[in-house]
Amino acid sequence: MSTPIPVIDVSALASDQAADRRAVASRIGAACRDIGFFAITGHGVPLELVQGTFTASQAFFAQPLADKQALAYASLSHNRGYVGTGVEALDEHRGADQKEAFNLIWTDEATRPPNAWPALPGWRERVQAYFDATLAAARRLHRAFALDLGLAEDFFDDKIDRPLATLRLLHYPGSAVAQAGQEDDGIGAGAHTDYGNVTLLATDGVSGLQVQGRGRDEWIAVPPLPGAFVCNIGDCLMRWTNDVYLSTPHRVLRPARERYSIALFLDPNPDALVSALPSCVPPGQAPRHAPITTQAYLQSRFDATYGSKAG
Ligand SMILES: O=C(O)CCC(=O)C(=O)O
Ligand SMILES: [Fe+2]
Repeated sequence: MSTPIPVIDVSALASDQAADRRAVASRIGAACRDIGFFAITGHGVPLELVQGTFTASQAFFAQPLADKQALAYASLSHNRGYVGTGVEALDEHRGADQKEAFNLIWTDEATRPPNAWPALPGWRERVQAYFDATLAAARRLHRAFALDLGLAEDFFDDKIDRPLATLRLLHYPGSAVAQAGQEDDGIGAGAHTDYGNVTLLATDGVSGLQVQGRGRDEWIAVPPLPGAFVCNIGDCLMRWTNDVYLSTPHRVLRPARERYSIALFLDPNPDALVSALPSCVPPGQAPRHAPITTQAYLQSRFDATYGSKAG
């Protein structure tokens, strides 16, 4: 199946030749200005680590509900912990999402609390290694964004060094209705845009993710791309670029077979000021959005998604 989502080999971002880095950056930038989604290969995260993290995710969700609820999101702070099936509604108009999730955060364990870990042998080491590796890949993408936006290559470095980053393991139960070949009008994850700067998504080979370009009607299915991460721009970076980069609505349909995915959300440091980049504001025009800190912006988004139901 062909896909309008470009697949970009980003290995040259590690090159010591500036021209090579620039060439990749402009391919990434073109995707960010158009569909807001692209897939990356050559990202430096070993396939065994990705596969091992899917195995860890399956082991987590296979636990008895009481063990998962012991780490409940509602009992913790700072966007950590387990969210049960039917609790979130990413699209408030469509009802609850048929998925369960487990969140870990970036933490220095001083200014932010430690993560809550399940008591599964070797689990923490493996999943933390995946978090570290995907975060490094997401930071390298920010160097490409900076090059493409005409900024110093390290412009974002000190704005994402204490990030509000979240690693989210996701599990969508299989739908008996979809399995019987009928359309299941339930939703795995309601249509939404992501909140932060960039998301790196690994999927397990079961399709379900769909993307709707801004101003376009149709939903485009994102095929599973083994070994690649699906990347998308979030609302913070869209705002920062004065809407030059696009954060694009996407959703997950209820899959016939159960589906696992793993999302790394890189949202900037809480005190990073998201203020229109001068290179993105046409001469003589005012920026489209007022400056806001990442913390204030994200809080308003989480409040809307969870309402009073988190648990
Ligand atoms: O599971 C997926 O494929 C996408 C999940 C997603 O969009 C999200 O959690 O923000
Ligand atoms: Fe998303």
